[in-house]
Amino acid sequence: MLTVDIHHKRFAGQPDVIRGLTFSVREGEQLALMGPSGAGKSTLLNMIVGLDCDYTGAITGHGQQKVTQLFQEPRLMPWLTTMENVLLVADNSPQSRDRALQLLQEVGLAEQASLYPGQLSGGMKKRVALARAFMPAPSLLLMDEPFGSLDLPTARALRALVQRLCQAQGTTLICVTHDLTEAVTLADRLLFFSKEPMTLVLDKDIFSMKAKGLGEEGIDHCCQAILQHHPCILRGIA
Ligand SMILES: Nc1ncnc2c1ncn2[C@@H]1O[C@H](COP(=O)(O)OP(=O)(O)OP(=O)(O)O)[C@@H](O)[C@H]1O
Repeated sequence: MLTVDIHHKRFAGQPDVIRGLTFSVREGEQLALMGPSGAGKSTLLNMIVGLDCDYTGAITGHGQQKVTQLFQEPRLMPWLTTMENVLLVADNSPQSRDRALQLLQEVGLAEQASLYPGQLSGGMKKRVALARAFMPAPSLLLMDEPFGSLDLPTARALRALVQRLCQAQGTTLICVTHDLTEAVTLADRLLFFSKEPMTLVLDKDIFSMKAKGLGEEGIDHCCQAILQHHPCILRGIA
């Protein structure tokens, strides 16, 4: 269980960015974080991953976890091949190479293993970054608007892939997104924040809605129902 209990977070000379923010995430749960631009969602991810420790309060339960992060930009090393980029976070043992190849197969890039990032499309680079994020078999994966810049079919395919890999590996997912469809597709639970300072305004469990098995139409239906009951989401992300 990961528990976030932030009393205050502020940058030097600024008012509080985050105040009185408390929530927990169960192991293997998939969480989407939503809220207005500039609210503090990326700041919160930095705090969860331990890059930013300058706050009052505590974030507990992530100490023993294997945490990886997937950013908006794929952040590949241009001088390394696809395979070498995936192996960046592992040793070069035969077992690691087997696992990297298996993950490249999962993301549909086994045949591109020896190509360099400059030879790949934007969607392919994201898939390499995804394979690399799953390489250490993370118990916690943090994603910050990972598919925002992609066309709809590519984004849809990558979301399905993330879901499949998280479920297969029991990975807990915390994903920042502005896209309600993405949130509903990926997550069991939506947290919606206000800004200045960032506080939690809605904690919506959609697991039971999704347990019935949602197709694309079902996802749209679910989004409409959420917006109808919680118009604050629409106001916040519009
Ligand atoms: N290193 C920093 N120094 C000073 N202020 C910062 C720093 N990083 C972020 N901020 C400020 O903190 C606030 C929250 O920023 P953050 O990037 O966390 O928001 P966000 O919710 O992720 O926004 P978006 O959805 O647009 O990506 C903003 O007002 C931003 O200007």
